[in-house]
Amino acid sequence: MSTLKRGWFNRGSKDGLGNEAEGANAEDQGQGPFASNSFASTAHNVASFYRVRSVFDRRIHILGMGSVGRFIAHSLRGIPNPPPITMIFHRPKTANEWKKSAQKLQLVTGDTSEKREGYEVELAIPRPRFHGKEIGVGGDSVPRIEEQPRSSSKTPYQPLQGESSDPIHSLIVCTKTPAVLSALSSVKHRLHRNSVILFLQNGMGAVEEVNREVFPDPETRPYYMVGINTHGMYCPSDDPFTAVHAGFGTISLGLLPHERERHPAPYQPTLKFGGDRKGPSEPLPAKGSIDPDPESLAPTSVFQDWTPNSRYLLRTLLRTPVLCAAAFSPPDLLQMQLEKLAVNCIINPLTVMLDARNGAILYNYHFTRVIRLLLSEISLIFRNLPELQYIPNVPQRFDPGRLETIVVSVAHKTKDNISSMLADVRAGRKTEVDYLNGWIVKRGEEMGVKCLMNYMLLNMVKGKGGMIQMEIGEHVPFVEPREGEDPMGIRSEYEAQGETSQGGDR
Ligand SMILES: CC(C)(CO)C(=O)C(=O)O
Repeated sequence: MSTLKRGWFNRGSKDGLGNEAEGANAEDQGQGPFASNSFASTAHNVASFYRVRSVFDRRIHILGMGSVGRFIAHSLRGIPNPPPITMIFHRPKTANEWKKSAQKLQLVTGDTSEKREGYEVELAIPRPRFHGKEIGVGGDSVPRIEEQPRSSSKTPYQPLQGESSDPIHSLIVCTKTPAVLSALSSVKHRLHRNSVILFLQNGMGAVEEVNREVFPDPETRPYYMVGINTHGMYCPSDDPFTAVHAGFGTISLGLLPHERERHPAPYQPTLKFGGDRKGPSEPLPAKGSIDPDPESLAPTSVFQDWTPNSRYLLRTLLRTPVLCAAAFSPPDLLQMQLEKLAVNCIINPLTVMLDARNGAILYNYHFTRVIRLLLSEISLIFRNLPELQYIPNVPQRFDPGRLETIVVSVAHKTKDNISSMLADVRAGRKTEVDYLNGWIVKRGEEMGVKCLMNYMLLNMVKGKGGMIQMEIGEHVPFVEPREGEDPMGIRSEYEAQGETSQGGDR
């Protein structure tokens, strides 16, 4: 029995307190926090989701106060019994500006605007990275704070001036994808094994990087949630505490399986693709090969026990109407991420190359040729991903023709947008292309497939980005930092989150 219903979300809590009774009647309607294919497992999962367990701390920290961070922070303070929110700024200058301001966040939607207050702010200075490794302050020597801090005779981690060292239980990371590692490094010592981190980035591969670089040990690794945001928003350049909600979208959420808690699948499904390959270098098997690879990961159940912090964060987001959030099981969410990836792999880099709005790629025979070639590579990679091998309907869902329909429909709906990548390139910021076309190329290499079209586009975007950075550099004289300004004087990739949106500028 399928209980899959898109767009399920709570509209307020039963007791008005927003803590334990949110969305209680969803269960009566046979819907759960996760779309699922199995009635028995769904019932178990729903029951676990709604079990009464209080959280240690209701505070939600938000890292990355660009348009997405501001939008989320503003939305969360608007619900009944709102959670305490801490906005984490990465520059002392912005933190000082906030202190001197009316301390309100403003969201502009069409002709209306609303200011909200009651925010705490903190400073966390991104740890610089060089050639992919953290350098300077912090580093691997940073001890992690336990959930319930206890006094220790060991030398405690020394936060930088103005930084907090209080534990963080629920964190939403809203930076641009290339900034995730350096931003998270600035707070990693405050996250513990029961914390939950929600990642709200475009593209794929950032979470794997975080595992490798920030939380290599699964024993102490926090829980992760992933969100796909399709709201369009941007920041007015002159106001650091305002966001413009330019296009209504949704946020699809899901909990990622944690390595500490791998449950075996309740049944052994038939392997669908790529089963008889002996290693990543061996070319893809002929279509239709179904022999399971004995070395491939055993299937795991999509159902997990909820930890108090992840359940609390998810429930809080689900009862925030303006976010239009819905929750999905990990396999469903992964497939939705891939569809969004296909869209971003086409629209974003092509609009950079054309220096034009999203609609420019439509109704043009020659661009359609290019889009089809790119999508044929993307589709081939998707259909052969080992993580999708146990999921039915993958060839149909990721058929090149179907992906083209999705791309064209998004390009049409957002035809007047400046894509987030074009906005980044124009402003001389680092783009997310490594996590879009770069991810396709990387996964292709693992399968022994050369994705030449994507490889070319990846390098064209990087080339154009470098060209513009050079042009900007030639016109901007180096100056001493002003009082309160970032002493490193680096216009870092982190800054990217300051001005552009997930869904693109308008
Ligand atoms: C869908 C699209 C292309 C809308 O602009 C987007 O997500 C982006 O710009 O990053």
